[in-house]
Amino acid sequence: MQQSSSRLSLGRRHAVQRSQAHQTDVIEISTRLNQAKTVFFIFLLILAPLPNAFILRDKRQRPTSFESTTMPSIDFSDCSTWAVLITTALWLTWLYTAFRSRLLLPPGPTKLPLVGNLFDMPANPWEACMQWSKEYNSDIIHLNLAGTSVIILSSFKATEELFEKRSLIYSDRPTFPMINDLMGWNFALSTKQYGDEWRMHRRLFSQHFNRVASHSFRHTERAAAHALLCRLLRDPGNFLGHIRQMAGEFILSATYGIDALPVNDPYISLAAKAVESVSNASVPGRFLVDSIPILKYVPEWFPGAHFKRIAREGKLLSQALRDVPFTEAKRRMKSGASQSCFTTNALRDLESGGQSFEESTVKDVAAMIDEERMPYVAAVVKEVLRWKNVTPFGVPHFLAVDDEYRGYHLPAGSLVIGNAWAILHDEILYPDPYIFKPERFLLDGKLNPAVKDPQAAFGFGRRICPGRHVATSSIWIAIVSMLAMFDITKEVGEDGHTVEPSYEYEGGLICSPVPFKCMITPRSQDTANTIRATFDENQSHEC
Ligand code: HEM
Repeated sequence: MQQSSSRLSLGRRHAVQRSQAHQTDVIEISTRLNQAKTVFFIFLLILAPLPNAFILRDKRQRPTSFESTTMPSIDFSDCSTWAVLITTALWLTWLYTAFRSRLLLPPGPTKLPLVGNLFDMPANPWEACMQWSKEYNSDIIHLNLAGTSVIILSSFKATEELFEKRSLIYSDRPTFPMINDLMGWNFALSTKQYGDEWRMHRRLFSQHFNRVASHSFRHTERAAAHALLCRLLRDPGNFLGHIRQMAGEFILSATYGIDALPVNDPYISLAAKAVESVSNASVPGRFLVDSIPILKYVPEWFPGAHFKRIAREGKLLSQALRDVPFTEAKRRMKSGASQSCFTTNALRDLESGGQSFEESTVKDVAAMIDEERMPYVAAVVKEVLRWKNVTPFGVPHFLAVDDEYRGYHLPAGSLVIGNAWAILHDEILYPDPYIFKPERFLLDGKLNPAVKDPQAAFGFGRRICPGRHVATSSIWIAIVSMLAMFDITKEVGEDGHTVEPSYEYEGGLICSPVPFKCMITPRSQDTANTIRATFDENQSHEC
């Protein structure tokens, strides 16, 4: 134990030394660059007369006297003199810029020629990036994925300063051929730049899913939670499937006004498959075609071109996901059989000039989540969002123009990733970050305002998830219902010993737990009866 802690502190000392060395390097490099700038301009001045020495003069222009042959004069009226001057100046400027940007990039692992860090990226890049951040003692690191510049931010401070304070240049999305092919139509992933079209979509979305408006979905959330309790009662072993079904039911009903089938719902299966393919394609470095776009012209049969098949199949799925439920919602709306939902409300809004929904929803403020009355549940929700966050690498942003931050050069065209995993596992903000401990958010039985809210789970800046209010309230309702009705404990094996869950998770852009077992039993016969009665009251079929 002592040995391991001394090894740890030795490691930390090395990391600090490395970082101090890096900081010194940066200062030294900046000084050298300033000197280089001066030398560069002096060099340009001295260079001016040189071209004349190389330019052959017309015989008629040859000097006639001895003096003028020893002291060649510059003929600025000569086009070739200007051509040489301008070319040299451009060349030197390019050289200076390239030299400067290479030297002042944030620290990061050694880059190989051409491929850069492509082969350094493991299956869970957020963990590796967090480790590099620690090694270089820097919350901003730089990677190169076969020519694509990638900047990873691993602290609240850095994400706030860049994504929030400089949001104008940090809010685009990168152009990934794979994603573009799969879900280019989706405004969350669209490669269309942060502009009017994005603003229009975002405004429409926020109008219906903002903190107040999202209360109109409370009834739908409750119905989905009741169905979850009923399924847990009937078949507790399949709890992961039931939770997925609950999320699907809620989204389908809130967005399209469609009631899902209790099992094997075709819309939910379609969404699960489409999201899986997009999630896998969205991790930077997973597909070479994202760094070398010309590869998209390689035929599907070509060895190693399996990404073409993934893109083709994923595209079909994602188009079906976009069109099938939307067409059904419109059909129901036309036939007068539609329920109130995002799609029909937004369509009616468009028809009525855009005011109706906003006015009708700003009323249910009293039903806001009661964090004061149930602080422990609020703390559990925060810890659930923090502990094994669903989108550990967030969704990449794109830097529109060259920028400078803490003396580092951040090149235009870089992917900028807020490493939510690293931020939410920062041991200073959340001591013992790998332990599930809701109490960390509490002080004297109340929510402790000094503990940072795990908002990084929902992304950053102007692109922050607009569905976060509805997501948080449905998680809250599900958790409070489950805790009230069931005892949830670890699995007990045949030998009578407790089976520890693996706590592993899988996925890409979106992660979920690797299936594990646990025991879910109703707290009493009364609670079981209440679950059945509540469900039967509200549903057309029995629990
Ligand atoms: C626990 C559940 C959820 C998590 C962890 C989550 C997380 C995220 C993250 C990390 C982003 C990217 C933010 C960025 O670029 O910095 C995002 C974007 C987005 N999310 Fe969510 N989300 C959740 C639920 C939802 C729900 C329920 C909805 C819809 C009602 C939704 C709709 C969106 C949309 C439309 C965007 C794109 C915003 C844009 O690009 O401007 N999310 N989400």
